[in-house]
Amino acid sequence: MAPQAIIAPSILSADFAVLGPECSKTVNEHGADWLHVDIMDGHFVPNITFGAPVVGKIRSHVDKPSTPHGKGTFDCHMMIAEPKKWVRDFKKAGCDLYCFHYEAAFSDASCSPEEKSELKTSPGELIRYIHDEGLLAGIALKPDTPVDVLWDILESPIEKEKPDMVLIMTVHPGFGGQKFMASELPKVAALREKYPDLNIEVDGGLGPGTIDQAADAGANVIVAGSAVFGAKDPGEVISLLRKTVEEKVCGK
Ligand SMILES: O=C(CO)[C@H](O)[C@H](O)COP(=O)(O)O
Repeated sequence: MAPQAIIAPSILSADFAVLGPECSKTVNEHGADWLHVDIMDGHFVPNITFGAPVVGKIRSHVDKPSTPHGKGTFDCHMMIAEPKKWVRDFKKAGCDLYCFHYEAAFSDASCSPEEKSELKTSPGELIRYIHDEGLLAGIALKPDTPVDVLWDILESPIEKEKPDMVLIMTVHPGFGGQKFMASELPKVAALREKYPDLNIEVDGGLGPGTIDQAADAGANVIVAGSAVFGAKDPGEVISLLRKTVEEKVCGK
């Protein structure tokens, strides 16, 4: 089955003073499919956003998805050093898809020795843990990480250790409003060639000026922050992004 076009505005560019209503409007009025929720800890990336309590509050403004990938899915992009540690808290808060960074799956920099042995994990084990908690699992790659690290993970003989989505960063993570890195698109194309059905998300610098390149490479889950929240008509931008992906990736 061809992948679906999924437009996931990044709420990093929303007005944080009225985050709940902004999220609800983005899904219910402007037609977004998912909401992309950027969690930054000041360690893994040089910026801090917010944690599970805030996600719990904004979740209550948006209807829960009726299917695993349905409208209103909270796609939490965990730009944090210890991804395993926070799975349960984010589940309780209403996260639907927990997307951790490959580069952080082995990281335990700020743990005590006891915590280190408990939290240290491999990407496959972490994906299984996320699935066992009842969440969808995503794995993200920073621009400097080669796509080759994913082949063994995607070919795992253990179904529960395979991700539901791969996120290819098209900026260095940490801030919204950066310039799109077209140099990352060969990773998307390589993934799409091998996996016609995989959810492949791109994040960073996406908007009307860059969507053609991303869709030509095969991305079907599009994160856009400033292009959506900075637009006069966010609904129009979301529709344009979706139409481009439908035409170029979904064969509609
Ligand atoms: O993960 C992110 C930054 O680390 C953001 O989701 C991303 O950059 C979106 O912002 P914009 O569309 O403005 O580039």
